[in-house]
Amino acid sequence: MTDSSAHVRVRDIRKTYGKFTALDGVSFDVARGETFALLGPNGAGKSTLIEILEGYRDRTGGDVSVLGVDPQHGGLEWKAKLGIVLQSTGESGNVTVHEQLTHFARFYPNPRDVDETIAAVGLTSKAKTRIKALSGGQRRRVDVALGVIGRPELLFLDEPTTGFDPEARHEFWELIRELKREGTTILLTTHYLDEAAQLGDRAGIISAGRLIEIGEINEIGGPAARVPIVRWRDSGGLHEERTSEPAHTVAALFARLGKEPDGLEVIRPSLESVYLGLVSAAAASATDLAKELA
Ligand SMILES: Nc1ncnc2c1ncn2[C@@H]1O[C@H](COP(=O)(O)OP(=O)(O)OP(=O)(O)O)[C@@H](O)[C@H]1O
Repeated sequence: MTDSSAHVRVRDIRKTYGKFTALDGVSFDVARGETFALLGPNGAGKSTLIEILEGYRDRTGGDVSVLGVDPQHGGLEWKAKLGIVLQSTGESGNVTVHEQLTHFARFYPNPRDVDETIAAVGLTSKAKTRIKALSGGQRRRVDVALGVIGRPELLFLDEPTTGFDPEARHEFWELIRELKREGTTILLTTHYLDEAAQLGDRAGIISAGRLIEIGEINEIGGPAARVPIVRWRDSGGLHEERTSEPAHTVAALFARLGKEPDGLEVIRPSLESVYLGLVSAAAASATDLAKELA
């Protein structure tokens, strides 16, 4: 995509720490209003990339534009349009949840209502509790509330639901869907592939500092990685057939057996299984290359 109105535009970005290359020529765009999931194994370079986009880290090379501004030169007005939920939090304050959000809301020209924001992250019953007395997952919800209180045009979420219980994760997804409906552009990193599949329009996969795949969530990896499996059981044991026409396979089984096969399932590969295939293929080809060069 080469959309000139893209909210995030990254071209051939490089970042080295001494001799170590953390980002090795990554390029992609995130369109206005899009939710883009950045995926990749531990140490792949996701946080480095996000922190460069947020203006917290300088890049070694390449071009970056975030809301039309180079993050290395972003001023206060630019920062007020960003919402940031960092991977690790320092929030352990002596103030209450309500006080903290009221304090931060004052920094923004058009903040969200504090009580509504507290409700949206499921903390109404803890609004008057000091942050240091909250559980880890509840503190994470405060981080998310602080990230969205300023009604950001672009929201960065770096592993936002780590430590959330399943119910809180589902509530959080609803909040993000609401922000999407309001037109917020979202850049999300997560190790929960179901979260990426639930929320993302597109995903990019980073491995060892390179973008190895990018595409629509439902298409990433290409058709070959997404062929469904029909699984059933009979007296001979468990059977599986990979087929792009699962309905035909099921109909043929039904005709042959005269009844629905036992344990019948049609399994469509999840984003997680497609992701694992792509990441292990990238790691294998990097190992082959290293052997050739040795
Ligand atoms: N300040 C630093 N100095 C040296 N190396 C660093 C520094 N920050 C990050 N790195 C290295 O750069 C690589 C990418 O790190 P980064 O935190 O961006 O990965 P990540 O994809 O966010 O990983 P995770 O999923 O574990 O959060 C890692 O190998 C890391 O050790």
